[in-house]
Amino acid sequence: RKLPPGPMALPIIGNIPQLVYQSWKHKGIVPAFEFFRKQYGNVFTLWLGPFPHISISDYETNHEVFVKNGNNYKNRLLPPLFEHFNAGFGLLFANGEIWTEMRRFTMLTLRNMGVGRDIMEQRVLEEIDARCAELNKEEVDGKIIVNHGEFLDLMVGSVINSILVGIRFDKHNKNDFFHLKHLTHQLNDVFTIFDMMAPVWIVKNFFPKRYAKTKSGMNAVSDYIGRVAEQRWEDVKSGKYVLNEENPKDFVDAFFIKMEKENKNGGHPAYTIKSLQYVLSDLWLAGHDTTAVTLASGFNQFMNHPEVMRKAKEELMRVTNNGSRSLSQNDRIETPYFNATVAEIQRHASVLNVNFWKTSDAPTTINGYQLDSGEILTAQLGGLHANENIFKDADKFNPDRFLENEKLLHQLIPFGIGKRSCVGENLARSNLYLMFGNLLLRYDIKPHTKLPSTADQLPYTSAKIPDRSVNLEFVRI
Ligand code: HEM
Repeated sequence: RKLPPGPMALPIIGNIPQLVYQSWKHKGIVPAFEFFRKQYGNVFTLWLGPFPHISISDYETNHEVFVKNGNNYKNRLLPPLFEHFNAGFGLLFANGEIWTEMRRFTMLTLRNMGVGRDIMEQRVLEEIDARCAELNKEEVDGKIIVNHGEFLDLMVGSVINSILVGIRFDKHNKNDFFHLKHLTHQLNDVFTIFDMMAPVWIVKNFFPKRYAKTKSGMNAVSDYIGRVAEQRWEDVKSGKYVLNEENPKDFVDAFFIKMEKENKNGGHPAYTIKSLQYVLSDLWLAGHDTTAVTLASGFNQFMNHPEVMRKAKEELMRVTNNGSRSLSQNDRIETPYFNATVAEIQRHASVLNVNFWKTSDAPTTINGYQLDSGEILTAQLGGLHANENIFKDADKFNPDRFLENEKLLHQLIPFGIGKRSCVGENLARSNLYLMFGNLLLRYDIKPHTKLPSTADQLPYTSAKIPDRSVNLEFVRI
């Protein structure tokens, strides 16, 4: 009775039957959350099995809890299977000292890449140029048929790989990327609420295929990218590769520079090759699909809302003198409609159907409810972005909502909020602005044969999957 309200829970299984029923009835887990929110308010409790989980679906309460009292909520409830594979390392599925140190280091390193000569923007623009040059070679009868899912996947993967280990994917190593993608996509199939909660021994003994898929997906990136890092470390030690302290060329360089400094002072458990492999893998896994899914959803929205695409394009053309130069992040201030469009794409795509859960470190009061330490709660982003009280006609794709009410932009939190918010937010924002914008500037785009759907293809999993089955037609401008 001390907990925020929610549906009546049954012993052991809690509210799982109601959640399954409402997800089935409303065609997805996010509309089911919205159903519970309407019944019980912005802060409600669902018992997922024998444990109460508190979802917060409005901005003010999330800010109060995760920002003002953020120190009490920095621990993620670690899904046992993922904790098992990551062994206390990395960013996504770790807590404690190693996570704190790695988060601080990662945020600083990515921030440094975005200031001064802005390596981040440079790499994204170079990637767009190279990818478009490749695409243009496929032109037949004045148009290029593009599988946008695959095209965007590769472009985003290449940028992340180049920021992390300085290697982009070109025609020589493209297959490495598709192999990686195949393995990591297996994780999507097993990334359900069940996998987030089930004990390791149950998955290992009763669902061995699921266990094996998760393992190979988790190991794929750390093996691939870890090999590059290991080789570079060997080269650093043998003097074949010289680190430039003033100007690290990528994330791995920055890590080695810090590791050498720490080693001189006796070493630090966060700065080892093993730790680096897990961090690289987490950055890759957390950064790739989220960005590629948002881009694919965005193009699906453009196809279904050509008037929005036209208005955005007109604005971009005006700012870049009819596309005579590339769009840069410095143009943001001059592109209010396009900014609102990207915001609406992110709201609609809201890439996590169920956000990661946190545990509280100390007793707290939320909306008058006194909670013990150890309670499980989250900023339920999917629910928040579909909250009808904040975003009227939330189902509709309508960029104008952000121009009509500027305050709405603050209530949009696709990157989460507080101590566990996204560390790749700046990189993701650069990718979205520059990729959407520069592709619109270079091509007229329309659907090939039929319209892609804008609905989530698997609404019952924890992460969103957009329709990537329909090809698009690109015509050079
Ligand atoms: C459109 C793209 C992206 C979206 C929507 C997104 C969203 C999120 C969200 C919602 C979280 C969890 C917040 C929470 O637990 O409350 C998160 C965490 C994280 N994201 Fe992103 N992300 C994106 C891109 C990226 C990129 C490009 C990277 C890295 C290169 C990245 C790396 C991470 C990592 C490592 C975490 C875990 C942070 C921690 O636990 O300390 N993300 N992201």
